[in-house]
Amino acid sequence: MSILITNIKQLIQVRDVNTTILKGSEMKELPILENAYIYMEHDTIIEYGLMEDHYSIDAETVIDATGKIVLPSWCDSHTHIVYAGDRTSEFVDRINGLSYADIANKGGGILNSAKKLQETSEEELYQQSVKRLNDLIAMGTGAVEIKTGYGLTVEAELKMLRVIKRMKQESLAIIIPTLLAAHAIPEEYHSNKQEYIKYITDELIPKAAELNITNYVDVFCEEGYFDINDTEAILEAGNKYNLRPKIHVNQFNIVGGIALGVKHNALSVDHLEEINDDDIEALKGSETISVALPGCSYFLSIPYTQGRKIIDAGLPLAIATDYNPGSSPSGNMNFVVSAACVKMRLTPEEAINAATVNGAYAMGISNMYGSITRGKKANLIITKPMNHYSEIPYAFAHNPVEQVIINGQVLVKHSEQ
Ligand SMILES: N=CN[C@@H](CCC(=O)O)C(=O)O
Ligand SMILES: [Zn+2]
Repeated sequence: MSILITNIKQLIQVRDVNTTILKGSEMKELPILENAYIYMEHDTIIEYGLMEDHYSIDAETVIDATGKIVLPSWCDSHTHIVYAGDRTSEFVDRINGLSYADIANKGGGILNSAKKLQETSEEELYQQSVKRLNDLIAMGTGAVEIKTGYGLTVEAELKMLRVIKRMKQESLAIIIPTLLAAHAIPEEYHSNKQEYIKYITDELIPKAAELNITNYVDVFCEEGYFDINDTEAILEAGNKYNLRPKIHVNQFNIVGGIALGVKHNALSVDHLEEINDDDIEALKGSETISVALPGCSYFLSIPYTQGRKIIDAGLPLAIATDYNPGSSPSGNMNFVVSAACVKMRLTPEEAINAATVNGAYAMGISNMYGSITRGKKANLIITKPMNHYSEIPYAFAHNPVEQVIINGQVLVKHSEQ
């Protein structure tokens, strides 16, 4: 199978030298070719260049992209798309004045989702989750991290892992599973949290590792959930099975999760709606990337991560959807790119870098995904006609995606509007 796309108005994120992370001021640069072509064979990018240098290539499929932009598909490095049902009633509770914490304290929130998931069959959970996956692929996402964490029991967590494995086997999108081993404390352990930590470290993590589906472990390190000591015990247990941390930190409170993540060589520290200078210092010189989740800030009306401050400190930044039923029920990376510009003061170039190369880095796959580079995977978005890539974040809440190519296969063609 070979595909040639011709007459591309702007081919975005073209990097002849494979780039796996962009830090600080490097994020300002977004290399583009104007009036370009790209040629792919099977699942691989083979060649690209200017139309004026275009030589005759015999491809099975030729797509004329006159007036359109082509870019790498989005790399969404933080989602919870395997869940059962929804939490629309809590959404209305929040509109009526309850906070996220109020809802959690009365047994809602993550515990509500866990109850629903435990009661849902594996087949039904798969069907609900794969629909969300297909929706986000249609919006331009080609690589996605999916966390467990709504099980809260070994049985239900393993069910989630099996669902993620099936999605990974059956979808063309690349899926990176993460064991969110510690997401909330079940009611029956409220008076004995240590026993639950032991259950996680001694039973859940070993049994999950046995399935050999994931390379990452996550903890919700936050007041009222898992403190620094709990988090460290869980990361150490994960480390015994070579599970690298990708952790939820600094969503509502600063409790030292960033320094802890760096100490344990976390691939990413995610959320960071709250951040101080010590956190920034801790990140410097590390291999840990910060992941901002502007959809969560929007939906919960909490502060946006200070992406500007993180980038200006010379650090790398990724952005992701956090797609989940409680704090961000949207998997639209186009919106996330726009919110990063409007609310976090990233330039369009920085936001697109954060959602492609750096998103791929935050999943450990940036050697093969996230840029237009010879030899990398053929995962692309072809936009609707537009004059400049800045229209992607500018026309917020519009769908800029016309067609998606994943692993060398053309998946979606939206009718032109
Ligand atoms: N903060 C922890 N976990 C999710 C929300 C979970 C939920 O509310 O269901 C998040 O990343 O925002
Ligand atoms: Zn999350």
